[in-house]
Amino acid sequence: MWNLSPAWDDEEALARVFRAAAPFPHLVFDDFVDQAALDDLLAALEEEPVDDCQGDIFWFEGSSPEPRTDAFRRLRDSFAEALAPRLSRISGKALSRADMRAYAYRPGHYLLPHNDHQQHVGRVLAYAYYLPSPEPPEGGELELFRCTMDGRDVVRTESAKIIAPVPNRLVVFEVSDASLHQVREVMAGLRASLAGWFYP
Ligand SMILES: O=C(O)CCC(=O)C(=O)O
Ligand SMILES: [Fe+2]
Repeated sequence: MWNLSPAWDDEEALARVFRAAAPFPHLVFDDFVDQAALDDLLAALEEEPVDDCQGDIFWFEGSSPEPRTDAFRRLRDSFAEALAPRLSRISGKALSRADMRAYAYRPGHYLLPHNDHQQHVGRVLAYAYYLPSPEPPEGGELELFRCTMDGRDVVRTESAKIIAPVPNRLVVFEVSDASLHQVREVMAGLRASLAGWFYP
């Protein structure tokens, strides 16, 4: 189902791009899956429920951390199976599994700056995959920040890169104390995505 394009063939080149990317290691893949795969993928999402999720730094609709439908569980597992070995070679980090939640960001929804890093949770790489939307979003960009660190503490931040949630785009980045990022507020339309992390 994850019929990866020839862009994935040169893993050494991807590893160089990943390591050199600023403000922290990341990759952006456009046209991640072909149309047939996209249809299957959207079908697998149809029955997976999303709930309103609000917290100190976020407001969005998300599916539960563990898939509730077999179709979504299969989607997550096939994604992990296809991507973990490649991303492991590209990033130089051991990866074996991934989790996955489906998200809908509607007007007023956001996810404020955070780094995804949680002690003892083992998130190694983060990913977000943007889905086609019946109403393409205004806003909702993924913004990456450059952090000046003092040991593990962030002492200064500046905006360094904006990645638009273009349909069929996959973004992968390394999780660390310095991987500060946010989803800017959606002003109109719907930002639909799948996102999660790869683990050792
Ligand atoms: O959807 C995205 O672009 C990133 C999502 C994210 O940062 C997260 O869920 O932690
Ligand atoms: Fe995040």
